[in-house]
Amino acid sequence: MADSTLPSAKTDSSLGDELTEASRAEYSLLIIDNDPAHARAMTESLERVGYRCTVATSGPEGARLIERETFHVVITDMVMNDIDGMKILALARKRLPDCEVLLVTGHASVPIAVEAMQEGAFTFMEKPITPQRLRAVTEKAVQAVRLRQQNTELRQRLDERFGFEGIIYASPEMQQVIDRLKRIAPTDATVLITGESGTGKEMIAQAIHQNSPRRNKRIVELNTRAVSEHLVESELFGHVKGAYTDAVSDRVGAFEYANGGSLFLDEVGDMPMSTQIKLLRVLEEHEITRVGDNKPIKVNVRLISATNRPLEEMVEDGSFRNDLYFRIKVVTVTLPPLRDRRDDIIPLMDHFRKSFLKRHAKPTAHFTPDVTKRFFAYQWPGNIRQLRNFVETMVVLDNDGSLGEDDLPPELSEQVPEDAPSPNMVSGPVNLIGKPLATIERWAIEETLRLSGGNREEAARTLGIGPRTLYRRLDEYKKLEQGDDAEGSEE
Ligand SMILES: Nc1ncnc2c1ncn2[C@@H]1O[C@H](COP(=O)(O)OP(=O)(O)OP(=O)(O)O)[C@@H](O)[C@H]1O
Repeated sequence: MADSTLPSAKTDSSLGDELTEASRAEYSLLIIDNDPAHARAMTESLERVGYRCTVATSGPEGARLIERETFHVVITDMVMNDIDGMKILALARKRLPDCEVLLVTGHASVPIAVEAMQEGAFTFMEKPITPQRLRAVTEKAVQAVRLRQQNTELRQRLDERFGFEGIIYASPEMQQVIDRLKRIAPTDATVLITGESGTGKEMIAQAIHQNSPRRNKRIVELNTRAVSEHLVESELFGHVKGAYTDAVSDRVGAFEYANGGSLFLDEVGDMPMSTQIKLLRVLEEHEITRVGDNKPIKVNVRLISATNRPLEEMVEDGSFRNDLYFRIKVVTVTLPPLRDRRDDIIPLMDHFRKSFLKRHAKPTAHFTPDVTKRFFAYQWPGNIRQLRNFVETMVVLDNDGSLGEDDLPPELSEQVPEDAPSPNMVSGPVNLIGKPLATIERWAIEETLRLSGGNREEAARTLGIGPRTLYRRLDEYKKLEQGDDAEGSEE
């Protein structure tokens, strides 16, 4: 049977309970058939169980309606003059990304219908169609739409919860980043996020989007490095059928798909030169042209880019366009490597420990103090991603409820302790636990001074002490250091 070929994911009985008549009225259906009697019969059959239906008796009329209105399910005849079912499918996929398309076919067009399913049609129904079958298949399509809507809502709720809250940090360096993000996110400014691999650039891009007025629209991600050079343009701007040998149909690119929302362009430094000029033009003119086409399409997209490459140097050596560089870095966010914000290490360890214990259904386990020390002292070349992976490995391997040295990955267990920064070099309150109050005070004063860019008045104000007290302390530290040097030279 034709509709027994429903794709398995979509026939899953978990798609939902039977819809009530009232809930069916929330869904809007478009029926396109150039046989008016057949269109009417299908409409009546569906309206009788509560759906809201609109009828088009030709392909062009159907196409016009898709351009203008929103439908949850489109039921279209396959063979029509001018605009056939395949074209309707392509248009619906482009204009109504949350809609399902059902194709009605005669026996002869079954092979094309199978192809249509590969292009994203929900299923096809072979004529003659009984009202029962029509309703059953439509119901499945509506349930798929409903499930997707529920998932989106759920994700949105989670995203709201995990806007900036999902970003774990305790360091003053990250506090500064977050303060900056809170000012940047609600605007429409183009943002460039820089930082080594694994520092959280993608996470920050998501947080910017989720805290922006565009949060109810998509954020579309495109990793320039992951796409082969000759496909970057098609991925960004889309293409029309025939643009390449493989371009068997029109395709929407990331810019169009992100319309109204944000586009996260990861590894922007890897973009081929020829695409850079095109991207620049899109950012200047706010319109794209699909590859193989010459019709400009208006787009309204906020661009968030990220790179771990030194763009400034690339501009100097000519491998990245200067004008594009200035366009994409209207606002920059620099994520420091983890080794430069060690105060984040312990909160991150704790966060990932809890999350992986839960994910792997393991009983509670804690890090031993030795392990914490090793984590704290490690250089983290792979940054937070590496820390996350190490914690996961340890949680998985642990069999005694204690995340100890026996669970450490080789990079950490083989770490020569001398390699580790000495506690005095490690900035951070954790390392000060158990130290005399005078040492803690010195750390606080020096750290505040560093954060205020050496401005003593500001540092004193932040610390809530008089400037003279601050000068006195700094003098004392200087004398202490000179004393240390003198002792050293006497030896
Ligand atoms: N502050 C943070 N709090 C919690 N998780 C974080 C934080 N920063 C990064 N992560 C997690 O670390 C991992 C790596 O982060 P992400 O993919 O955002 O890094 P990236 O800088 O985009 O890496 P790349 O340059 O390799 O693409 C992800 O699993 C992310 O969720």
